[in-house]
Amino acid sequence: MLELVRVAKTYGVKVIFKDVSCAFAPASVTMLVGGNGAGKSTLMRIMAGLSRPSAGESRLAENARVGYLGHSTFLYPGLTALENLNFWRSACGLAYSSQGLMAALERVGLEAHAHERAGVFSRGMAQRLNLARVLMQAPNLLLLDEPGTGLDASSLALLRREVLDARARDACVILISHDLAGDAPLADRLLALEGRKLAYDGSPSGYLPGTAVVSNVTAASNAEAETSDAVAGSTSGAPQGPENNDGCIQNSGQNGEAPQGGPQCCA
Ligand SMILES: Nc1ncnc2c1ncn2[C@@H]1O[C@H](COP(=O)(O)OP(=O)(O)OP(=O)(O)O)[C@@H](O)[C@H]1O
Repeated sequence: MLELVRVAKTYGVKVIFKDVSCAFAPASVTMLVGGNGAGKSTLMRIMAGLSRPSAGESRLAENARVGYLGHSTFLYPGLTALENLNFWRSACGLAYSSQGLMAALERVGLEAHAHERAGVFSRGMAQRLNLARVLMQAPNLLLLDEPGTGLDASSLALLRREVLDARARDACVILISHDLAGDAPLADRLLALEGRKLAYDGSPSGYLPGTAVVSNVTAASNAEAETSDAVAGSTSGAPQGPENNDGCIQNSGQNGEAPQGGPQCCA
């Protein structure tokens, strides 16, 4: 579904990470962890085609429908919950009836708030609506950047159910989270970004936070990452979507190519 080949990201002379290589299969849940500033969101934006790698390639399967839930909700505060979903339905060319949109709200427990303006929603409610927006696009590559932010216990349970349901529908789910105890049990695999490299790629149960236990990652690639202070600024592959943008891409092509015309469904 998605393959990263020696992906690096630098800002000026600052190396965020380098030499990140891994492949993601359908019907899987991968948890991506690392300390604040380790580069998790940056890497996920590259996966979503919203940021260019400084080196290496991010290759999406031809049939990939990317659903990306980032830090911005991209909800319109002046529109109701239902109107927000209707806007994204229209923007993404989705065939939902008004009953279908209500069902999308019910899915995240917001049906009673369908006609309230998103601008008055609490953070957790806004995050639920954001989740509904992403899920209604039926992505088969679901990229979730700290989706539990602001969610109460029942919303977290709902979110985790959706993650497992997505895997059961053969979707590939990649989840950034700091909640190792709560989210690792969902995952088949855990990746840790530490020390500007992919320090761990293996089973969640084998991961010891902060110790950079190396599993599938080769010692050679780690050693190389450690000794480098800078990465050549060349970009591999065609230009991708805009930096610092969130969204959903229906189909982003192969071999790191840009989605046609940028993200087709921005959110
Ligand atoms: N546009 C940018 N220009 C310069 N530096 C940036 C830019 N975007 C991100 N960074 C830097 O890249 C590093 C990684 O940021 P990123 O948001 O990916 O980290 P993170 O692992 O997701 O952190 P957190 O757990 O705090 O969310 C940080 O040091 C950040 O300051």
